[in-house]
Amino acid sequence: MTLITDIRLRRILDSRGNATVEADVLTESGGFGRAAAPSGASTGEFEAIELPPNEAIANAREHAVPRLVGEVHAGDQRAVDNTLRAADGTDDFSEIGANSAVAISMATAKAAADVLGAPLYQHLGGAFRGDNFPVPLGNVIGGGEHAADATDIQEFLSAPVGAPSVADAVFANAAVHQEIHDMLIERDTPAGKGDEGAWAPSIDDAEAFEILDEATSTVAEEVGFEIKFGLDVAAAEMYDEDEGGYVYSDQVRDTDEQVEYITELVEEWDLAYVEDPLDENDFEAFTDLTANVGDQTLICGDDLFVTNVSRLEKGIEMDSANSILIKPNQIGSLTDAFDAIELAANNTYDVIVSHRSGETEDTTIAHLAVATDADFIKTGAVGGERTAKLNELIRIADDAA
Ligand SMILES: O=C(O)[C@@H](CO)OP(=O)(O)O
Ligand SMILES: [Mg+2]
Repeated sequence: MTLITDIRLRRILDSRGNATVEADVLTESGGFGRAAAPSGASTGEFEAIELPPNEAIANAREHAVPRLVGEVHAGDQRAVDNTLRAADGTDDFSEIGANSAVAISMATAKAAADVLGAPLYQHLGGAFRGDNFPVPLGNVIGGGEHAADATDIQEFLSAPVGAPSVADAVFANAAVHQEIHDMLIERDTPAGKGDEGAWAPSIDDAEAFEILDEATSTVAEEVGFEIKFGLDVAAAEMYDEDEGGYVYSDQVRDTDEQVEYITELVEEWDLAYVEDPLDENDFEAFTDLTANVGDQTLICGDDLFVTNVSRLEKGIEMDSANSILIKPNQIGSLTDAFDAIELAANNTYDVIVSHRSGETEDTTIAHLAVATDADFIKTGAVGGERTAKLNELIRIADDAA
């Protein structure tokens, strides 16, 4: 029924105006699925390889499409993804491109769901899916690789941990985003937006903490539930061995100082979440930080783990973190992403499903987060390519109720 009969690949635009790969998958009984690959700016050194879209499309047409069409059933996701791996023949999808691979993988899942007449989250999660919904982390102030002349820390994230529903949480993050806009105007600090729609004012990190603290408190009072906040430090982008450590606008912190600094920030601001506080090669320093504050906050590996089961195994063994960011395009297929989620959940790691800074209207990650009972989803606060996922989450919650 779900035998794949056609796969079409094309270049479409992403939110930064770059080309990315979109896949259409058709099945024998008329199932149809469409998905597009996102793209990172602060990419981890150990991520699967994104090829220039033209190349990724040509190579996938040559190597992967003939092995899938008429051969594999869309309903058997593991077989589809294993076929993609076999067609590629490398460890990091550098032959057909992780962008082609993930687009085909996600489009296939959607085609299978279409055949079943089920929403994607139901197809992926099955009958025994939990009934939790992820808390959205909303990027509201940002800099780093996502905006020039703004904060050193890449993302300041609103975390509405007390929200009674997904919709309340989504609207709370948007309200924090608006509140920050008003505060910046009051302070005479005009700001454009970074790649993910977060305000990118020319302020230092200390001021961003103050603003976010005030904005989340103001909105929390209005909505009547707790809103904490967190960070994606994206520290691998700051780390420069030749400079002696983590390069901030006003100083360089060596590794011990960085561990101490983040420990202080967690305590001072009662942070709910800290992603990539240290370099992607430094599992040991992650372990030190997790020992300091892992009982008070989430220490999350993004560039550290790159959604990769082997890297996660190492982190679990070393107690390097207590949560993992899941980005399907970092590893190249839904099966790999599911395996990483399962390993994390079995080891009491929290799971955060995430967008990339370059996105499309694709909503697969909203379904993936619900299907896998993820604790959080990080997919921005505003902007069409972000609200596509947030609005889909609201619809899923409505549908599942
Ligand atoms: O670092 C991150 O977590 C992501 C998404 O916020 O950014 P990018 O897609 O640029 O890697
Ligand atoms: Mg990150």
